[in-house]
Amino acid sequence: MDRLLSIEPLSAAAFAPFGEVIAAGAALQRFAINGGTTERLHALARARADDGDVVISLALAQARQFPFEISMLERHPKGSQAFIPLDQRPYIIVVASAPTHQPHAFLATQGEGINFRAGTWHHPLIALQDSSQFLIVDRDGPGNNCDEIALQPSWWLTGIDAG
Ligand SMILES: NC(=O)N[C@@H](O)C(=O)O
Ligand code: NI
Repeated sequence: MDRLLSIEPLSAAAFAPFGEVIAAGAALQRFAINGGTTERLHALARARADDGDVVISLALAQARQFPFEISMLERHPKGSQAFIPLDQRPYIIVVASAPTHQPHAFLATQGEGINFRAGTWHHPLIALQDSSQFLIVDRDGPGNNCDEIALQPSWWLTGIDAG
């Protein structure tokens, strides 16, 4: 099987061209609040919703089967989209700087969330275990906010131990 994507560990630095990692280790600003009883890890990511609202939803994702074919990408031009796991289950993130460029695949295993910057080409959620729960923070509003493109030929993900 050619056109196999290697899967690298998710890191804020590697993901920076595509958006932000939502995890304590990625915090750039952290300060005490509430009389010192709480530490705020501030602005881990910025949610954007042009001409609409930022909404918070739940995703109950089923495991993808592997080898997994990356045959399309999508982007949301009018807003960002964040996925924040509500459990510690692993998932894979696939992004690309352009549909004609080889995508990057990242594996999140520590409960890290990600925020796709508006317009970032990505594959829809790739969960590795059934009933993985995520918060989704993205835009709800008028007009099209999801451009899809087919990848011909496809790329592939394999060799994942779904845990
Ligand atoms: N449509 C939706 O809520 N999710 C997709 O955009 C996705 O990236 O998984
Ligand atoms: Ni999306």
